[in-house]
Amino acid sequence: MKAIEIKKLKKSINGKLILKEINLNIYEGEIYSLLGPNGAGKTTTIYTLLGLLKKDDGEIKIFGEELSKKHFKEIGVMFEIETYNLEWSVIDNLKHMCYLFGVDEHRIYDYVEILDLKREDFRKKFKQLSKGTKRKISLIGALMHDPKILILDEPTSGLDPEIQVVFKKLLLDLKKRGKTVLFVSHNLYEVQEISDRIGFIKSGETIFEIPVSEKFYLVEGDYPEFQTYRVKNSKLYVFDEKMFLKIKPKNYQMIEKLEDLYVKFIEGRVS
Ligand SMILES: Nc1ncnc2c1ncn2[C@@H]1O[C@H](COP(=O)(O)OP(=O)(O)OP(=O)(O)O)[C@@H](O)[C@H]1O
Repeated sequence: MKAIEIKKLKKSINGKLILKEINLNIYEGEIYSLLGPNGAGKTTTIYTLLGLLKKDDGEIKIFGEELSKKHFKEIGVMFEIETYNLEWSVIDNLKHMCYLFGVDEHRIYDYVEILDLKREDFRKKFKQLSKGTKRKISLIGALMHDPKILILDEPTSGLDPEIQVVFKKLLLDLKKRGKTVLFVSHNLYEVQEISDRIGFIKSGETIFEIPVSEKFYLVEGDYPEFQTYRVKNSKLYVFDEKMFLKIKPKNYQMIEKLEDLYVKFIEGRVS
């Protein structure tokens, strides 16, 4: 079942078309990474998906149903910007979240160990925490109500690798428990090893959605029997975890690694 489905989503802000056509299919229980260069529209997609921005057109479905207030408790979000009160203590911020979501306060400490946090951090003012600890607390806030879907917008951007490792471990743990994770990033290398699939957007358009696979091979000819993925103006053929990209009729491009495909689109060598 699809946990999140976005079809032909359009959004303009101040007369500027930001999302031209976003299509995303995120299946229950997978870690899906939404990638794209700076300004591609990733955050705008997330805000619109959550109903924080009103869509102009298109469909947004959560577990097969039109997005509504009832989904509030099914989704946990960690925004790119800190949304906590800087002057309040960490514990007061998290208690406030417990109140909003109607959850027991003991849940605040569920992830202390896996996130390698210290109890004394909870008594500090939010503004006194290091950037990495702030991110960890924000993640606790997103998880306390035990949501089915976790959305993370650039959660570890600018942090040291140790925190990235801690976050990855936690995400894999959540996946084991059947949770769905939507991880927004502009860095393929950060997400590649934990993602089941990636979606790539650029200039407000979905370019492709593909499973993460190590090997890409060039194969001549047309192969309608293979599984195909729509890649803008082209097709990606997949057979037995091997992938190759058809650029034009009778013109196939050798793609050895997912990185190569990604870089081609980032650099505009394929459009
Ligand atoms: N409120 C706004 N008013 C005008 N333009 C906006 C507004 N919000 C976003 N934009 C523009 O929309 C485009 C997409 O922005 P968005 O933040 O969604 O991209 P992004 O892919 O998340 O980028 P990044 O990786 O840098 O966070 C950018 O060109 C941005 O300048």
